Amino acid sequence: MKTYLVGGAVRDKLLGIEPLEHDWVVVGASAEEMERQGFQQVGKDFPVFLHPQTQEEYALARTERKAGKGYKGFTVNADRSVTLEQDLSRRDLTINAIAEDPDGNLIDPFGGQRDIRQRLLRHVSDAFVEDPLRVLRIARFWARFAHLGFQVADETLALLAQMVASGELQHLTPERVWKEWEKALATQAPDKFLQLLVTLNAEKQVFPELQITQQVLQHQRQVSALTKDTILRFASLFISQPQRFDVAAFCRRLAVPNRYKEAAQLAQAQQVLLLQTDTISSEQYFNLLGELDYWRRPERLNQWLMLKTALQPGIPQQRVRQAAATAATVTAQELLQQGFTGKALGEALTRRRRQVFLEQLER
Ligand SMILES: Nc1ccn([C@@H]2O[C@H](COP(=O)(O)OP(=O)(O)OP(=O)(O)O)[C@@H](O)[C@H]2O)c(=O)n1
Ligand SMILES: [Mg+2]
Repeated sequence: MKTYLVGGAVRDKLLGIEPLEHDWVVVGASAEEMERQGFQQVGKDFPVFLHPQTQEEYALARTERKAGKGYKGFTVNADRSVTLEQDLSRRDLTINAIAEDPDGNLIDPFGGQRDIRQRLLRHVSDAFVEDPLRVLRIARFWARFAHLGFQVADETLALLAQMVASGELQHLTPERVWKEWEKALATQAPDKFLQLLVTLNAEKQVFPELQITQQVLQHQRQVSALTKDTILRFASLFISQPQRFDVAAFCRRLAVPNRYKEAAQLAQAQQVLLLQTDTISSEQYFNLLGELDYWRRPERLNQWLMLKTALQPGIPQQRVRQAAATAATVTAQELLQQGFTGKALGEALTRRRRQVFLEQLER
């Protein structure tokens, strides 16, 4: 039995990047042998194990063939005769198909090192087309490595277009689509992920409701330049969707988590003010606090200010935050003690807060 480091860790080391995780491939072993050594099987459909100490993933070398439609439609062979090269040949990109043995020797049958030097995302073999998720993966890798000069190889681009044309992307589960998208949002250039999908016409199959215009891509770039927060990066895509666009339905369909959905709804609901190029008045800022439900959900002001600053640097972020925080110190409690009740209490609270807010902001 022999163990090799594979995939992203080898690639990242060659790129001079600290690897995020280590994936290993094991040649010449059986599932029983792995379990006897204390490894725990995690994959139901794939022979993947967790190391008893490091918890890193160890996969038996395997071959895969597509047998039917969808994610489950694979037949996997992981018997001990499967070679390292066979395992590497079923992988997506040449730069992801390099193995490193325990002595540090690289096994690179598909020219992964050459493609790292040439900055090319190139598929390993024609079997690439068997997994439609790879269209999203390649878009994500481009978003991740474009700043290092990487491009998608022409022949790979042609293959991706063919995969899109087959209509297979419609069979991807929402969970898998969202997982790739969320990872793409954490890359250097999330706009590149969307841009490649649009170039390939793939977005029509994975999220047809979303309009990905030049303005949307611009907002994605501006917000991504300001923050690594994937929630705000996601939200930025909704600043210029049409008002009739149903954010909640969209997020439900794609199984997007609530914290993303709520930020996206905020962006859409606030599009007039976010896109306003005139200076925002103190009154407008105060009304904004009510619209954001700031008094109960103060973090939403930060989200708004980040989005706005990305689109229009130089707004008085700090002063608005300070003034809002001071206004929030006015409580219903003290007004109750002054004798306000019922409707009058609510009105007095708003009046007092408004007064304090405007004073603070205009000081
Ligand atoms: N649809 C897929 C998923 C994975 N792989 C292979 O499995 C490896 C590990 O997958 P994953 O951890 O998803 O990607 P990494 O390349 O390791 O990137 P990351 O740094 O994001 O983990 C990849 O390098 C690639 O060789 C593949 O060929 N096709
Ligand atoms: Mg990995």
